[in-house]
Amino acid sequence: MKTLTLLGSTGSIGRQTLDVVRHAEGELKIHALAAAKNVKLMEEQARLFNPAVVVMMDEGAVRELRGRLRDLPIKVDQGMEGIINSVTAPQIDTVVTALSGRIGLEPTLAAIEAGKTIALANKETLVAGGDLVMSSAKKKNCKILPVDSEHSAIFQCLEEESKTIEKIILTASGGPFFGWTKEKLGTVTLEKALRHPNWEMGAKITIDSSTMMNKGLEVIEAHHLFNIEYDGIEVLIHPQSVVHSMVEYCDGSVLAQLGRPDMRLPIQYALSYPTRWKNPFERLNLRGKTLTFHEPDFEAFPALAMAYQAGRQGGTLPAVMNAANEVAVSAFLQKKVSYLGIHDIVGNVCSEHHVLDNMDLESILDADTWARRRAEEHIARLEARCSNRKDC
Ligand SMILES: NC(=O)C1=CN([C@@H]2O[C@H](COP(=O)(O)OP(=O)(O)OC[C@H]3O[C@@H](n4cnc5c(N)ncnc54)[C@H](OP(=O)(O)O)[C@@H]3O)[C@@H](O)[C@H]2O)C=CC1
Ligand SMILES: CC(=O)[C@@H](O)[C@H](O)COP(=O)(O)O
Ligand SMILES: [Mn+2]
Repeated sequence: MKTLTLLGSTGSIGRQTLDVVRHAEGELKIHALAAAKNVKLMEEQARLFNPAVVVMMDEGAVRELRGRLRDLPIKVDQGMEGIINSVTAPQIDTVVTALSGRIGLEPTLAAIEAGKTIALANKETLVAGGDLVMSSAKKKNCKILPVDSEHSAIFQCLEEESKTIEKIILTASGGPFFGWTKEKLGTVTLEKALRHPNWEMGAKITIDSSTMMNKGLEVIEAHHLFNIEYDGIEVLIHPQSVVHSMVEYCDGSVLAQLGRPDMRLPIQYALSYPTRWKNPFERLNLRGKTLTFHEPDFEAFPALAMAYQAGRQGGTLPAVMNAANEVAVSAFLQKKVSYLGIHDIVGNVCSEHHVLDNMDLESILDADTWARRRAEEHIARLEARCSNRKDC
């Protein structure tokens, strides 16, 4: 039996991970659950899965949850210290990282330091600190098993001899605005952008999918996970999200992994690896299905090109791009900036940054803090300009 700490249990990946645990019949046990502030759902999860520890980032949430769980022998911890304790606990072997955003970096590094296996959903961690995370994992001989559907697909298509890989083909749904021109993208509303055609996900990743920044982050994630140069990572639009990604070998043979758009499959594989478990989840039925593939439009969706450039340049630039994007997407979700404003903010912050090659944790966090502040300044400027006009 594997014992888990699940970071981000109240989110989309977190809830689906708990569904996998429920179906895994004695294979998986929960030691700790962590989230930010969703006390109501955390109470339900604690009562169902009986963890030893639950952690809430928010101070008020901790107080409320302690009250709600006072009839149970469950420890309620708080903040980053609580999260770090939950991922380094001697009882656990695996940490599922399903927090949203760069906040996942420090717990992932702490878990690696403590020798835990990482089932990694939280792609922003690898975008911000990929070199550091991968070199720490190598030193500690820790496994980082991908949960992201494309990376799980690639992982499942890998053969022993990785030197014979010629390229990775990352598929992308294209999001709700596939085929739209730059002009038409100017009319996007929050409600439209939150409607992903194939996947039900948290708000931040749903917006990233619509701008194609999600695919950009995934290109950087793939570079680190599979140690492949950017020239060997290709993005292909596949609006049906059935082929989750492909690997092309030096003899021209292409291996692909297919499945329904259901994150429980890659989550379960990261937890069952190196074996596979049966489950009752609905199966893929290809009868009558048409699968299509298209070139991405780098002009209408400049986030993808920006991520390739940030990944290629490396150093602190990917961390800066990621941080600016987190702030800009959050502002869009609060209707403070327009859809196209997201790209302007991220682009401006990236071009103002003096890239450092020093990739220790302190440099990454400093760059992240700087980028968040600059992004906030750009948002304030856009808001001020907008408040003086009627057409914003
Ligand atoms: N959803 C999906 O299908 C996929 C997601 N991913 C990646 O997985 C990660 C999670 O995505 P998703 O599940 O969609 O996101 P959600 O927004 O649905 O969930 C995020 C989770 O993280 C918690 N959280 C957020 N901020 C903090 C914080 N500062 N401290 C502690 N906990 C925090 C939230 O708690 P609370 O609810 O209390 O706010 C929630 O439990 C992302 O990195 C995403 O890119 C990758 C592939 C697919
Ligand atoms: C489910 C998953 O892995 C998401 O990252 C998904 O890939 C998002 O869809 P896009 O291909 O539209 O970015
Ligand atoms: Mn993905």
